[in-house]
Amino acid sequence: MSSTTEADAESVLRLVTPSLDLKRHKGQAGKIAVIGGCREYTGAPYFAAISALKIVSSFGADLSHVFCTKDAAPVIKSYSPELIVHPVLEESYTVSHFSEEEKRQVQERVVGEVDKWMERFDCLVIGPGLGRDPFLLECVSKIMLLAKKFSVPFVVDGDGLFLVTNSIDLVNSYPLAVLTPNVNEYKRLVQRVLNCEVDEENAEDQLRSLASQIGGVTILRKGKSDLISNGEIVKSVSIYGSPRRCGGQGDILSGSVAVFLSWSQQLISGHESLSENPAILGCIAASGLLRKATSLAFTKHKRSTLTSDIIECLGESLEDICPAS
Ligand SMILES: NC(=O)C1=CN([C@@H]2O[C@H](COP(=O)(O)OP(=O)(O)OC[C@H]3O[C@@H](n4cnc5c(N)ncnc54)[C@H](OP(=O)(O)O)[C@@H]3O)[C@@H](O)[C@H]2O)[C@@H](O)CC1
Ligand SMILES: Nc1ncnc2c1ncn2[C@@H]1O[C@H](COP(=O)(O)OP(=O)(O)OP(=O)(O)O)[C@@H](O)[C@H]1O
Ligand SMILES: [Mg+2]
Repeated sequence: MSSTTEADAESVLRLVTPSLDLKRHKGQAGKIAVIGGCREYTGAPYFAAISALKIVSSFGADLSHVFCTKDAAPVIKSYSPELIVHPVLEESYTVSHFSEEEKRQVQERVVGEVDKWMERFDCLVIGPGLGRDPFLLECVSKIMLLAKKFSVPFVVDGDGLFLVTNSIDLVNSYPLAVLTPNVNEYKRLVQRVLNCEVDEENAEDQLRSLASQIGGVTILRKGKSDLISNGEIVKSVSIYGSPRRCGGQGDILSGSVAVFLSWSQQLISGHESLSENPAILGCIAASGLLRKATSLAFTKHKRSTLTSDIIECLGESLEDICPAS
């Protein structure tokens, strides 16, 4: 039987958000990297990375990186000089005239570029605006293996979910993986892993089975209520957001989950008495904050609310819940 409980997202936000500390230095409140951005999509990785940066920088210390293709990099840099952008990913068209051996060397170089930084990251966001190019996705599979080797948590979203749905072993039984599917991405995951269709009548039980079947990864199923499960418990976040859906809201969420997951991990590793699951706490906090910010942005901008307006409201919404002083 289903036993979902509505999470107290504001209490979780207050629990996991670190207090402002003037002694912190740059990068100490979190170093996040987004793997995404290709010829078609530059908005999604920007939204994820800048959201992460806005949240961590509200605590005085910050770093947010983007690893994308060469075409996407100047565009993303031009949106914000604050992001650290690495133009390292390659798509099939750039290697189409290469031999198999040369292609292997390109992949090795791409993975090597990420490897140099991997140990410094608190969390990755894999997938916003990644596209579905097979050569690029093969490199990203190797980046996921590398993250697992260093026990770096990762949030898989957008086209990262397309990759993972077709190669579930990439995340299977990795407790530091969080999947954030939207309605289409969830449908594909259920079909592939559970071999059936989405069952709205038993949504919580089905989500729990899905997470359990993937070895206890955490899944945040986005929708009217966000449902979160690690295969054992199911939590929901239903705070009112807004009636407006704009492309990019999910990207804000994936960047935010990365920050709150790393903060939750830090908190729990310093307090043996806390038995909560950091991935679940990270999802609850991120979902709660996004919904608050969406509601505030809608109050200000009504029907013309855009993703960038919601991002502008992240700081104020967090401040309302966890005042800096
Ligand atoms: N401003 C930006 O830069 C933003 C960019 N964004 C980025 O867009 C990417 C896709 O994300 P999304 O949310 O549109 O995907 P989703 O709901 O699964 O699919 C919707 C429909 O489209 C189709 N389809 C998708 N890709 C396809 C492909 N390559 N080739 C063919 N079909 C494809 C898909 O078909 P199906 O998978 O069902 O076959 C379904 O019918 C992802 O990287 C995301 O991060 C967003 O974050 C928003 C802001
Ligand atoms: N019907 C809904 N009612 C209220 N909130 C919703 C609804 N659907 C989605 N949301 C919220 O909007 C946020 C983004 O979810 P959405 O399903 O739009 O993601 P997405 O399709 O991946 O977005 P993106 O355009 O960034 O790829 C989530 O926090 C989710 O809770
Ligand atoms: Mg999305």
